[in-house]
Amino acid sequence: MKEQNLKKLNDSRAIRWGALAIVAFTMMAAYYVNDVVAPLKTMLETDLKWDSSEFGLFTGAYSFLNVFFLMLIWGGLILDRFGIRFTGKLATILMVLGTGLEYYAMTGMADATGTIWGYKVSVFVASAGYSVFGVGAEVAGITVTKMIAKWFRGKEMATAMGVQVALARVGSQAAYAVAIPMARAYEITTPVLVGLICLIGGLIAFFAFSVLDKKLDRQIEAEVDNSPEEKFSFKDVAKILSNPGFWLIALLCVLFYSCVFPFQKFASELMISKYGIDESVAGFFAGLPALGALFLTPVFGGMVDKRGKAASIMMLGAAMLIAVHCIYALPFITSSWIAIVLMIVLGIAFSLVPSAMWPSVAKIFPAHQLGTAYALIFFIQNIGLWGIPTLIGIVLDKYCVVGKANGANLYDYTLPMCIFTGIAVLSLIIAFALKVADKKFGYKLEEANIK
Ligand SMILES: C[C@H](N)C(=O)N[C@@H](CCCCN)C(=O)O
Repeated sequence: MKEQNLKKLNDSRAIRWGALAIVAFTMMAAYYVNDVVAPLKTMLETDLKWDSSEFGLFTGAYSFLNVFFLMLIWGGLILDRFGIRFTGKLATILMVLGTGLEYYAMTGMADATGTIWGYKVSVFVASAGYSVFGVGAEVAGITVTKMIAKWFRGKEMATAMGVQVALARVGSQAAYAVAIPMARAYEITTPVLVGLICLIGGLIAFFAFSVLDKKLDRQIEAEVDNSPEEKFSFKDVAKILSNPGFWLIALLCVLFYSCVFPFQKFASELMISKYGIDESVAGFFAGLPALGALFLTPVFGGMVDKRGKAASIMMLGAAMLIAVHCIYALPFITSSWIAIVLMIVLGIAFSLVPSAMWPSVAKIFPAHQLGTAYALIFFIQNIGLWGIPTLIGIVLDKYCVVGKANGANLYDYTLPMCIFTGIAVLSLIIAFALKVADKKFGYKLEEANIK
């Protein structure tokens, strides 16, 4: 009784938001590293002789270990067994080691002549590093979600989640904006080196957060991570998998994110080759969705909180995605202005769907199943994040080469954009099915969170 009356660390607004700022910095560095190689696609082709299939292999490698070695599932188990501090540090160390390996492969092994399983040594080892990084980044993602639930329960939890995602977008946009200019000014791998340094800063930041978190645990005495809430359990897995809402959200998540993250990885080259946008700013425009989402995700999140309509908003976002990808697919539209406007529209869709989707998960599942549900949804999402870039890379090499300039292939992006359009159509169908299921099963997705 006495302990409950004591002011805890997270009762102070400044301290809990300060704690969030610390871990958000780690995630910002993670999103920077995740995106920083993408704008360099054409330079990788000219300088390091990576073809599109190899670029696709590298991009998809982010999710390889998560999908084929079930790393997100093990990560969820470790998180529940050993807690936020241990898992967060482990995840951040994996990100640092993975990025270190990626950097070493792109610098020290760039001239190596051998192959591993048919891939250049440098591509294979860089992909292995990026894969290790991907495990760390995804496990860090679920760890930070759980951290927010712990520090902000009964307080500004939804806002905190929105702010963390928005700050992560700063990392993405920075990566898209600086990669090409930095690589031109220094070395092609300098942007990766900067990411590695930021991640080491993120690791130090997470150690600093751990001091605060330990203090909070001492104050609340009962170890939050050992409470039955938000534990990963195989019994819950069965319950979650039998819920139709899970499959609809997971499918929408994998389809929607497959049209955004993998598309962005190829978008810099699309901007340059089809729309004639200058190389030095192409990355900035490819990163516009992240920049838009930075401002709009908290705004739309607030709207969903106050007015509801989450299922309708997800449908709207998916419909906008179809329009964007379909217009990018049209071979006769080559105006750079249209390309930029489409990126802005994509940014709006990229804000609408996540701000409605992630809080919907919390409506469909009870609190004690949330951690498990997020880990499973991330797992299914990673299948798309692995498969789609791999597929697009192969399609580009096989069917889309239309010439050569300055040692790099020129590609016609019509077919890849048709593939993205098809996936976006499927995402709209699933979003519609979710709205129907919402009425049938009473998930209350269309209702406001704040009444
Ligand atoms: C890539 C990662 N698995 C992901 O989906 N990230 C989301 C944010 C998820 C937040 C969940 N509380 C994103 O939109 O970046």
